[in-house]
Amino acid sequence: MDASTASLSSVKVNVAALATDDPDGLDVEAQVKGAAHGMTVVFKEVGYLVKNSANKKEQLTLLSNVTSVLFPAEMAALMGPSGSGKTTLLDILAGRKSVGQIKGTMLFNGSKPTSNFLSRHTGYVEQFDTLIGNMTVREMLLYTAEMKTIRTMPMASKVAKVIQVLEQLSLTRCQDVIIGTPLTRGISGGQAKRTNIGLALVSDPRVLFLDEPTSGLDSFTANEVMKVVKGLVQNGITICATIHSPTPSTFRLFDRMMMLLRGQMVYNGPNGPTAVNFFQDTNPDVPRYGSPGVADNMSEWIVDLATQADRDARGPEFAAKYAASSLCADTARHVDFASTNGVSTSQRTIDAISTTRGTTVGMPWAIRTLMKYRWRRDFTDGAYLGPRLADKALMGFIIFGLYWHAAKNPRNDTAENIASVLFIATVLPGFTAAAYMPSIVLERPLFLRERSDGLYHTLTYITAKVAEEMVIAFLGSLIFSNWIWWSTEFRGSYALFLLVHYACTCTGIVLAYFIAALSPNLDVANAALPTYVVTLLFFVGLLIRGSQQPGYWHWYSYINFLKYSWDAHMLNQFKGQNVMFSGQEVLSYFSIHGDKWAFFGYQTIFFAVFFILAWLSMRLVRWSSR
Ligand SMILES: Nc1ncnc2c1ncn2[C@@H]1O[C@H](COP(=O)(O)OP(=O)(O)OP(=O)(O)O)[C@@H](O)[C@H]1O
Repeated sequence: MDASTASLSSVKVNVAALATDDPDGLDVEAQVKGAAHGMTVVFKEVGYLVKNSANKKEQLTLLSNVTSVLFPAEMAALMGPSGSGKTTLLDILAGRKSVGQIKGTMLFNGSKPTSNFLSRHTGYVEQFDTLIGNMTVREMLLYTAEMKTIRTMPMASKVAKVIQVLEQLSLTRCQDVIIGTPLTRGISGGQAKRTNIGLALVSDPRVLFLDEPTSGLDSFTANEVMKVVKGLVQNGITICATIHSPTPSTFRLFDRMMMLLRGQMVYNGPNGPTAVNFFQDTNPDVPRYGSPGVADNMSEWIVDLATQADRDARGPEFAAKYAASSLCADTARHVDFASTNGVSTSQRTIDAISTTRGTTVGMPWAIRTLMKYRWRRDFTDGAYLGPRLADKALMGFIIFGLYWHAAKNPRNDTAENIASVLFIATVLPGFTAAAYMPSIVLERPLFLRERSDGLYHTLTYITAKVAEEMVIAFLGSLIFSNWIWWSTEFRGSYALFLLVHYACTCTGIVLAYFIAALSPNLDVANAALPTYVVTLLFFVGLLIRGSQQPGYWHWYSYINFLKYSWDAHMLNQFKGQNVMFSGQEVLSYFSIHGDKWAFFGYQTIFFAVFFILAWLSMRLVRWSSR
């Protein structure tokens, strides 16, 4: 039996196996192992239209009438020249398209997939690695395993799964090496690629999509990696991988091949000789396989043929020939069968399809896992701590030198200095909030990938991140408040001083997150935050007193969180001290009235409002137009 016949028969076996699945829920898993874990994925007449990013008035058709079926226990190759629409199709099947118009039908075991189902039960290895630079390979896999496997699974089983994946992907040697960033050397590009694949493997998906899993790998490693992936079909998993130029041995691992040319299907059928014969029979003009001067292995010959056909703009011609072929008719029959009869109706599948949760673990467990893996690394990372603490130390040092004992005996001639240092203490958290924005903007690809992978919801992510920042901010506030409180010898309540400064810093954090979430990139965020904070400075009450501000600007003071902070500090300092300034009692001069603790309370409202705005922005504003 040659490779093509073997592949064809494997398709038939799968179809037959699917047909035996008992509609009444009888457990036939032992007989149809493949169908029990994997799923039949049907896509029928799929089209995709999108606005041309270079000219928004133009509508591009990137896919048209793409029809096929992926079977459990089978690894299908999605091939085609660069730009033929492979990633686009994979994105559509995995529910990752956020723009454009999708046409046609997609069915997973006969049902339309929800985004919750796709997040939880399918794996997607993206073309570009999105890993956490300051984690080791092992930590990255364990972190994902804890997020993507059920919470009640014993930790020992999760660790065992990670060890197995590390071994399978030959990552054991570098398991304790930091992943690294473009600026900090860590694991190699090939190891990063394999780690990325490992993330999908530890979650045990029922359908696995891989986009160019071998790009950037040497041919030996590429083959090893694809052998590992192929090994998963023994568990019945359904696999589809885009692959650009496979080596002959990698090519042989695939059970079936789909070929796209300019967004149209030009071949769907067995891998190997059947494909070569099909292209030669339907296109007598192409160089014959095996003739002198042409590629001497099938994969290269097919890739060369497709690339040349693409260059000669023969996509529609090839698509028409395929549409008229018996292979296309076979595909149509398989698609019809798999859409109706040949689907698993086991309870497990019904539960998976109808899941109402997009994540495997709940919010508390996800936050705990984020804390466990990410906090530990961040809290020992100088690059993380530096920008968050250094500014407080520097400002504390300058205030220490400039305002030594300034508030010891508040007098008429020192009142201005005290008001000024309180003003600096107030506005500092507004400006230093810039330090919190890079982690949101630069981490966006990771966040989007992990959210699409069903690791967490946006609220979980932002809650864990804000909580992490708040821990460091408390440390910073404690250092800063202590330093300047005792060196200037402020009056009033130390607790209030600390709490107001801390609340103001925390509001700065969520404000920074909000602006970062609204900004397409770091440049915009870095320009927007200080601009906004400067507008607030005018309305704190020091640069221009409230009583002297034009009436039509008063509203802005009410929504200025820095004003409440300064007012609370001023009340804490001067209430009952009877210090005069320019002939008036200081607080009256600056029109500050009310209860200092109430102003602290208003601060916390601003924190809540900016937190909600940041959460909604991260949830709703789509900066990735894929
Ligand atoms: N919004 C868009 N505007 C214009 N062209 C787009 C847009 N989105 C995708 N394309 C184009 O659609 C085509 C298909 O892209 P896709 O990434 O699916 O190709 P591919 O086959 O995966 O290529 P590669 O092998 O190089 O990754 C490409 O030519 C791409 O430039």
